[in-house]
Amino acid sequence: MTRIRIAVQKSGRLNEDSLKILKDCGISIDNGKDQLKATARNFPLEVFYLRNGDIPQYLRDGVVDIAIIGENVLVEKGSDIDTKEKLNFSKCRVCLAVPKGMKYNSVKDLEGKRIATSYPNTVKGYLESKGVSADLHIINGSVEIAPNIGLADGICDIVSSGSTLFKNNLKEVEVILKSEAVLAISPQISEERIEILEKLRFRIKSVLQARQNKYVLLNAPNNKLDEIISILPGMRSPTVLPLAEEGWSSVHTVINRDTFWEVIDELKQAGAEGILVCPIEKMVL
Ligand SMILES: Nc1ncnc2c1ncn2[C@@H]1O[C@H](COP(=O)(O)OP(=O)(O)OP(=O)(O)O)[C@@H](O)[C@H]1O
Ligand SMILES: O=P(O)(O)OC[C@H]1O[C@H](OP(=O)(O)OP(=O)(O)O)[C@H](O)[C@@H]1O
Ligand SMILES: [Mg+2]
Repeated sequence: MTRIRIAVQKSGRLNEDSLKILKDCGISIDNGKDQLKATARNFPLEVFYLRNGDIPQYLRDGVVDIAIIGENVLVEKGSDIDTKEKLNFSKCRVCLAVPKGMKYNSVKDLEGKRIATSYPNTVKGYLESKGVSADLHIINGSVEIAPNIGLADGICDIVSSGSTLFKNNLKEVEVILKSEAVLAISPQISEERIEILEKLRFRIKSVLQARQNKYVLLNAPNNKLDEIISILPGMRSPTVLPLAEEGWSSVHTVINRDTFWEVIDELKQAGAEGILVCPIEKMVL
């Protein structure tokens, strides 16, 4: 039986959310991650647990067909590799940062400076595009400490909350790129496995849609229904059902997480009562 082979980070920031999205797609994976490889019980899929930084090469060589990986790693090591879905987790940015006390007006101030990073290709490409030449020091971790120990004048690393920069007395000066976890595809994937990939993508899309929305039920007096319905976005138009109590209706709809609280406030003001909000498990459009 043909199975699609997916690479997932063995341990680290992407591991848990990657396995969660597969689980939410209804895929049960048998073995623990102590093994290098695990087989799904109810979907033609095999999981390979790998180091994040090695995944672009595995994709390129066709050892795995697809992978869940940070876009930043593809920019650094896999610009030849295609991506299909943005997965809406592990959001971060790759930034240049310098000591708080350093005078910095533009990227030109980095000319001739020493920059510590784990993302040399990304920094090199960025600085070249700005006509700046700097001296890159490649280190694999704890990059933010480099300026404090005299190893570099500035750094390029991942920033999310900014607290690591803050703790190391650094300031973010340029955002080189924004990143999130994506589904990456091997250039060598076979036709047969593309069919499996399309099934998986269909499920992933339904899960991501569902995560982005809430199912909302509310009660409304009939004379307020028009106003309430005009506030609701909904998939098509809301479902309106009569309540046992005369003159009242129950309204059911779907609201996007991004505008959720604003819409709820408007609904309350328009006379909605007994508002219930439920998570959605899958959403097929
Ligand atoms: N602070 C952060 N906030 C959000 N996402 C992050 C953060 N740090 C890293 N990431 C994302 O998670 C990915 C994995 O990061 P992690 O630190 O777990 O792995 P790594 O040490 O780069 O790789 P390896 O698996 O090779 O050890 C990064 O490539 C990036 O896309
Ligand atoms: O802006 P923040 O929210 O502070 O996050 C940024 C930090 O997170 C990552 O490190 P991680 O914790 O993954 O450690 P690592 O260097 O061992 O990979 C990254 O390399 C930064 O150091
Ligand atoms: Mg890290």
